[in-house]
Amino acid sequence: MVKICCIGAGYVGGPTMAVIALKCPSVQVAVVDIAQKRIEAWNSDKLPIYEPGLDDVVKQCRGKNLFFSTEVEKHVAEADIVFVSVNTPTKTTGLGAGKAADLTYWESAARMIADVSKSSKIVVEKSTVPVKTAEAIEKILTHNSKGIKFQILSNPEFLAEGTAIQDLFNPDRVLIGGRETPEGQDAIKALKDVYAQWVPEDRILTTNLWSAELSKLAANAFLAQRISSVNAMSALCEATGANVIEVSYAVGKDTRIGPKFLNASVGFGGSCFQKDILNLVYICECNGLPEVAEYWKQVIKINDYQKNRFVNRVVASMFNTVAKKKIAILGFAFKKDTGDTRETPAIDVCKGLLGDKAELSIYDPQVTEDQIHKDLALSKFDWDHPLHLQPMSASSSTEKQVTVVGDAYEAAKGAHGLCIMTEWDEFKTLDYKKIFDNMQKPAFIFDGRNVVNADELREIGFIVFSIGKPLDAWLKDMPAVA
Ligand SMILES: NC(=O)c1ccc[n+]([C@@H]2O[C@H](COP(=O)([O-])OP(=O)(O)OC[C@H]3O[C@@H](n4cnc5c(N)ncnc54)[C@H](O)[C@@H]3O)[C@@H](O)[C@H]2O)c1
Ligand SMILES: O=c1ccn([C@@H]2O[C@H](COP(=O)(O)OP(=O)(O)O[C@H]3O[C@H](CO)[C@@H](O)[C@H](O)[C@H]3O)[C@@H](O)[C@H]2O)c(=O)[nH]1
Repeated sequence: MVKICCIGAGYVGGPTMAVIALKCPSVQVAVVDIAQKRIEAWNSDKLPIYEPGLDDVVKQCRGKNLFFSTEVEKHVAEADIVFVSVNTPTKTTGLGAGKAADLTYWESAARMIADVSKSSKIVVEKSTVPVKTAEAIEKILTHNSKGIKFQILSNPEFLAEGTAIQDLFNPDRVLIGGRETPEGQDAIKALKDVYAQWVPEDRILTTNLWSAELSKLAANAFLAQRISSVNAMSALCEATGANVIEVSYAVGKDTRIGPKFLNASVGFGGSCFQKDILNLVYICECNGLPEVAEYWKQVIKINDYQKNRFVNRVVASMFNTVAKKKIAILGFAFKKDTGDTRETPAIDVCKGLLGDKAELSIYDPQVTEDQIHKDLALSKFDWDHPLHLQPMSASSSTEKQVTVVGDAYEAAKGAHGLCIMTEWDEFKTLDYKKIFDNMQKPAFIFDGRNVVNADELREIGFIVFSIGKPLDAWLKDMPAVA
């Protein structure tokens, strides 16, 4: 029986391994982590992450061929294939701070693998890493290996949160990069055999190591670039009276461009896009390619601009101050169908409004009160560390300005304005008349996800701002940007 161990029981390790276990009953899968609480949650009825379909998959295999454990070394020692899916945060200090990937967790995992291994292993990079990381990992493993053979593969993960199970069941492609030696090719084949249990052969791509590592960063850069492109257009739409929904539909109809990933928004969030592009920018700079670095940096700059622009719209519309005004925040997760808040644009928007002394009442169907307070207190990039190693710096003044409530109506009660930060389906069907009746007047809605019908809301009496759509008369001639 092939034994797989995955180091890191997070958003990637958990769902990916659960699907491998489901699709490959003859493979034994152990997912290990240093975060005890996370492992306890994986072994409980309330999994540590919310992902549609995940509960079902886990229930089918847990205790049969899928195990979650804190016995990291034991399971690594027993495994034939070791996936490494640990955090790869952006460095906050030292060389490359603010851009380069921090490989501390990866390096410690590699050293531990070398330490405890008594048999040959395939080590698979599942985390997103800078190009050439495999070379560094290979050196760590071979210099510490006591004669044991390791083959390194790059097998980046392309799942998106909220659709992870669907993406894993039916991936556009599985990418496996390895050494172009006979041993490297054997390792590629061994991993390919695992995926081939359910992924059609023509969707399993094999490449050299560096192509696989770089393809992951490139794919995220291309995806994020589409969003920044449509968001840049949204600002121009607001300035000219064009409607970004119509523009992106017309643009996406071109089969060379395609319709996906062209939704204008308050900005992209999530644990990957910003981090991976910063990492790409750093790699370009290190390789003497400043123009290429500058090109990709713009994707982040437009994303920051879009979030600032949104805050400025809110403040400018409400007589240039939100001090002591209650603002309802609907949605805090970085997208719908996940409870994940990593790099959610809601954090930047809330921080911007808090900076202008607003009082926030926040509702999200999947994000806990604790998480929201923690997110608003954490410094940039500090979220991407194992839970017990995250710095805690809760600011009491922020806590006083923020309440977290159990539904949208409560959030909006007595509020001057309402900001939609996540496209949860339930926000499309709220009783906005009831919300209007309970708000201060004039009552404002700022739709950062284009989920509400602005015309209907205007009929109720709201002043409405929707990203990239023709402006309400109230908002014309007001400054849109800093
Ligand atoms: N979240 C996504 O949608 C996604 C998609 C594709 C790729 N990725 C990449 O995958 C990697 C993991 O992302 P994630 O979202 O799963 O992160 P995560 O924070 O949810 O999970 C990482 C886990 O690794 C554990 N860990 C860290 N060091 C460890 C060690 N030495 N031994 C054992 N466990 C250790 C942490 O405790 C944590 O539970 C990152 O490189 C990320 O960029 C993420
Ligand atoms: O048209 C769009 C599409 C997305 N978004 C936003 O972009 C962010 C990222 O969304 P999405 O890509 O769907 O979610 P992630 O889970 O971050 O997945 C991305 O990042 C993962 C981690 O690397 C990759 O594996 C996935 O392929 C890649 O889609 C979210 O805030 C979305 O709201 C938009 O604003 N407009």
